[in-house]
Amino acid sequence: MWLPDRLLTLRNRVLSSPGFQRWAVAFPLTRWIARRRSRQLFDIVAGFVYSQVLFACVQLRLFDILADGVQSTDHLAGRLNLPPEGARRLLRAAVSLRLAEARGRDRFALSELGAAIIGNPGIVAMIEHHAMAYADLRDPVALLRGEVEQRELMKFWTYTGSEPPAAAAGSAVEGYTELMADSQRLIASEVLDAYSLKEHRCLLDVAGGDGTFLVAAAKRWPHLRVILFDLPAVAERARARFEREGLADRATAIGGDVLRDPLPQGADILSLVRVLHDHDDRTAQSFLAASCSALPEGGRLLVAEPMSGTRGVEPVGDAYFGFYLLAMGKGRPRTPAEIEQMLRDTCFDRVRQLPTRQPLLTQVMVARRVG
Ligand SMILES: CC(C)=CCC/C(C)=C/CC/C(C)=C/C=C/C(C)=C/C=C/C=C(C)/C=C/C=C(C)/C=C/C=C(C)/C=C/CC(C)(C)O
Ligand SMILES: C[S@@+](CC[C@H](N)C(=O)[O-])C[C@H]1O[C@@H](n2cnc3c(N)ncnc32)[C@H](O)[C@@H]1O
Repeated sequence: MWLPDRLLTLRNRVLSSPGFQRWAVAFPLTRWIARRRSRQLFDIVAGFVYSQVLFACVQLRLFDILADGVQSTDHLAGRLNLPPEGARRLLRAAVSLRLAEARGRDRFALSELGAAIIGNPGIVAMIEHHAMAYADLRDPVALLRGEVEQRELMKFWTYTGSEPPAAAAGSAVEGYTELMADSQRLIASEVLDAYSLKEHRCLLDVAGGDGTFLVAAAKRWPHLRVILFDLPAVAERARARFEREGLADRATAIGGDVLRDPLPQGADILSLVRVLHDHDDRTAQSFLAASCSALPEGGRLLVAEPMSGTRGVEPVGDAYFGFYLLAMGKGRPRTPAEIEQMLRDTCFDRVRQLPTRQPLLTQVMVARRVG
């Protein structure tokens, strides 16, 4: 065996010995490491319970209620429609997770995390949506073996099925389109801060949902023309959105299937926001080939989505989206290097990754269409 591998095996043998673990907790110089590791492990073990505490807070609208000011348990119990003991149990759990703040005996206030949740309706929508993900992740091994056929997330993301997605009715796309619009608000500013559209004339957002990203782009760059392409029922919603926003003179929405219909021409930059990771490699490659045919030589492609292996937020791409997409039945998070290879294999060069302010929310890559 290679020396570093032998050392690793040796380290793990020592660390897994109960005798060493007892010693490390007792010895003052290693105690803090042992405590940190136990806490890390416990948080993973208990993660589901923590999430359910948060779910209860959201269902009961605790954060909105606490936004009215510091309140006693009895008062909160009435507003939450819980018996006082239930309210106290929830509030103490919320305080321990920093979702609420204790203000003296039996009085509670909004915490920093609670305030962040209030400021981002997209987070609340995701927490509520997670009920489906939990149902699907009940048996993760069966999912990994491909043995679970009926899944909530497959029903929700109607375009992942075997039917041609362009036939979807408005009611079939409403749920996911609203969820995407709510969470897109957080992402749009990240992408627009990472890449300036000042030098571009026209942005085509492929699979752009209800247009939330393009509305943000058009508002930030008043010279910019924007075109959205998505399934007909989704594009219909985007068209109505552009009209409501007073953008109909420079924003167009076109319905179709990227895999069957030609994309509109005329844009000098094309964006794929939270699109490639939804698809297996062959389909993702077809999305890229379609993007090539819509861009002129020198046009730019912007890819924005959570990516695998992002430093500091590794579990977001690899654990969360890895398993979410597994349950959804299609796609996978890819590393920037894998995406770069796919771009080079299609028609793009000068591939760059751009830093984002909140890597947890999205990564951004830009590339140039070669001749
Ligand atoms: C001045 C004072 C008082 C303090 C100073 C300290 C300070 C600077 C505090 C910071 C306060 C602050 C501004 C906090 C901000 C917090 C924010 C912005 C938090 C954001 C959190 C975002 C979260 C938790 C996002 C979660 C997103 C999820 C779960 C997304 C899921 C997406 C899915 C499932 C997408 C599916 C699409 C598909 C199918 C994969 O294509
Ligand atoms: C995860 S959502 C992302 C929406 C938006 N870009 C955002 O980030 O909020 C994926 C989008 O791809 C669209 N889509 C899926 N398959 C498609 C296809 N074959 N042709 C056109 N759009 C498609 C869906 O309708 C949906 O709006």
